[in-house]
Amino acid sequence: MTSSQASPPTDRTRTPARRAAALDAADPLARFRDEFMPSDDVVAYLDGNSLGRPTRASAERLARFTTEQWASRLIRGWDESWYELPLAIGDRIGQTVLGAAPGQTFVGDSTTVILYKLVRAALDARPGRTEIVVDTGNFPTDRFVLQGIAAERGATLRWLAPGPDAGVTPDEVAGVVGPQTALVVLSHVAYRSGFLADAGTITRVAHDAGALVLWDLCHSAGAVPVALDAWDVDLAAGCTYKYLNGGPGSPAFGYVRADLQTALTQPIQGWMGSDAPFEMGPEYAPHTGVRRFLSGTPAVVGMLAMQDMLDLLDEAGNVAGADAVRDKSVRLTTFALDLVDELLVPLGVRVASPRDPARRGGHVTIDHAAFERVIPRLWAQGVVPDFRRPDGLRLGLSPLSTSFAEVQVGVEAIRAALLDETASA
Ligand SMILES: Cc1ncc(COP(=O)(O)O)c(C=O)c1O
Ligand SMILES: Nc1ccccc1C(=O)C[C@H](N)C(=O)O
Repeated sequence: MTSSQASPPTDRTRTPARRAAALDAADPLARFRDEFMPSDDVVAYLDGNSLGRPTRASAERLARFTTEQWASRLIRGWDESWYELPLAIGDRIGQTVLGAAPGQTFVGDSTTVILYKLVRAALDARPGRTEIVVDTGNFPTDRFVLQGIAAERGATLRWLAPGPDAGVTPDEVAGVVGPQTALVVLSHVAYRSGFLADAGTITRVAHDAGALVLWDLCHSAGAVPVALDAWDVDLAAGCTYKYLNGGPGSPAFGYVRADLQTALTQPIQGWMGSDAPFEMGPEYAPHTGVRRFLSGTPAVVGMLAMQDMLDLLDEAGNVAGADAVRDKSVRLTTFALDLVDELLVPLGVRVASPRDPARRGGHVTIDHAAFERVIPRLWAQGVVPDFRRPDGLRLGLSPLSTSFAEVQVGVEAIRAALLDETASA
């Protein structure tokens, strides 16, 4: 979708509710909303990028798993399918949302732990290079993991400050990488601003300097197009509980480009990543494939639900076209910004996300000093965005489950709460 298609002139002669209804009526993905479990008291769920809603299929799959798999197969389940699950689902994630050929993606620990393992491995694979490039706007866990590794390994962090769009550009990366750079670690979609980085170009810039690159895809996977193989990305990690609807604490995925795998040694060498776990041998030998990035027993129950969202994403692509999910995402964020401009900017709200849809991921952040006081009021009435310090409300719009009506109800509720709050202040 081009930016001109994404931003038709707003027709403010119709009420926001009528505009939302028209957008929902024209939405080729509208029917997918029925595939998710309803919530009794929520009228506008705007936090799909912290925790996606459960699919109906997952509710059934989880119940079925207990009786048909766990209770009946017991330990035999490992031989029959569970052992392969981290790589089988990894391949599905790779194929459906990452643009990754099989054999490069695994489901493992939390994003935090996968980041640790991959960053350590990357640093050791670039001996003599001691700098890691990261931006100050990156998610806390990325910054904290890197700070820990820098202290542990005597590496230096080269901090980039996000530019005017609250994100990092290829030129800014080009300005800091050099023969000292081991690794560049950035988020593809920035957790606060929603800035969508030019991952292909930045990867090339890092490679031109001889550095490796690791993309945090937490806010991308399932919402924006990702093409890891085509971009020649080295390493990536991302959450599955956001736009992949894996449920609270579902394990993260990691990606390691095929030709790099045997050159990398990950630091948490456990039996499940070893060459022959059930040999119970005296010494660790890493598996030759992407399995080497696993450590301990995989969280099988945690991996169940994401499969249903991957099914829905595949189906959405089949029925509405490969670009349908991104198109809906852009229409949702564009509509949200139109309403923010109309209803909230006059109250002093500032837009903290990129205006250009080509540089924007699946969420929109708006700032106002009163938002910290407004958020409990919104949650109590079933309008659920989230709050990000110091003064941001983040609207996370999940393409298959969020309606335009939810966006409209949400923005109008924010306006009412803000008017109330500022009147009583
Ligand atoms: C960009 C980013 N990285 C990492 C994480 C979290 O990682 P973990 O699942 O390990 O808490 C989040 C959100 O929680 C995130 O937004
Ligand atoms: N994992 C969580 C647990 C509790 C509350 C929020 C989260 C989030 O995922 C926050 C999200 N990563 C963010 O971009 O702010």
